[in-house]
Amino acid sequence: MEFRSYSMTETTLSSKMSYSPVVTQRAKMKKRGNNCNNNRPLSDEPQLRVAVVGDSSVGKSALSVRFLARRFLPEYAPAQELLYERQVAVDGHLIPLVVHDTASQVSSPSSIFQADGVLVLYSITNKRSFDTAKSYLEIIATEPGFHNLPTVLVGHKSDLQHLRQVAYTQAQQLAWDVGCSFYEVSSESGTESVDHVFHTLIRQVLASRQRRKLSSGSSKDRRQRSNSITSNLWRKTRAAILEKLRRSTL
Ligand SMILES: Nc1nc2c(ncn2[C@@H]2O[C@H](COP(=O)(O)OP(=O)(O)OP(=O)(O)O)[C@@H](O)[C@H]2O)c(=O)[nH]1
Repeated sequence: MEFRSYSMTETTLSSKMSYSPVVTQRAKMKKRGNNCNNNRPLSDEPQLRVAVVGDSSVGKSALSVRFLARRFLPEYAPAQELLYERQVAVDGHLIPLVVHDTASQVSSPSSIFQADGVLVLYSITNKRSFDTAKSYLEIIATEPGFHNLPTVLVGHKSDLQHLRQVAYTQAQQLAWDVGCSFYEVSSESGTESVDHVFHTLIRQVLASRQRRKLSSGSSKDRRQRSNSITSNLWRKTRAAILEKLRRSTL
């Protein structure tokens, strides 16, 4: 997995990064290892890790890059897992954020275990990707290891209304059923709606941390808590996730 640290200004970032072809450019980025703890913390606020998950080609990379670099990725190049790091300002607070752009093969459910919050993406133009998103949400809602994990369902590519296969109300109902937020956005159309999605999730994570602090007096983050899950539960959950996702993509 590649790791990128973006503690630079957006202008510098945008001008330094060209995304075509994506994989070639990604390979040129400086490798920093896959352990976030190797890097200097960017502020006093604990690092906040967001996993972006979903079916192949739903726009996980496009959404991440739109948010972090204010650019749109027009081309499709299946990618390996990537970690991006940068500080973002939300409600006047600087948050050290790590965005985990996961691989489409759903090879790493551990990405969710390591996350403080999850963006579950589907494309409004692809019914199958909605079914996969549904599987993710069901797992997050039912598996004990993910209890109360802040999650946002994202119907992506909302600019492609003429190709729509998933009704807005259908996704809204799903989000209601599992108790998460839901937005339809387009990375192609601009930054505003994408910013809103990330900011909503970040706010939910911060609120959840606050609640945990109040209820337990502990400031341990989700990653630390996930480490306390017994290995048996971990193996069972991981197997269940892989099986459900495998079934949903057959
Ligand atoms: N019209 C439109 N196209 C989009 C949007 N977001 C992404 N795309 C396109 O969809 C294709 C796939 O986007 P990616 O970001 O590579 O998708 P991904 O989910 O990271 O794909 P994998 O790496 O296979 O997991 C690319 O051609 C993007 O340009 C969007 O909001 N609108």
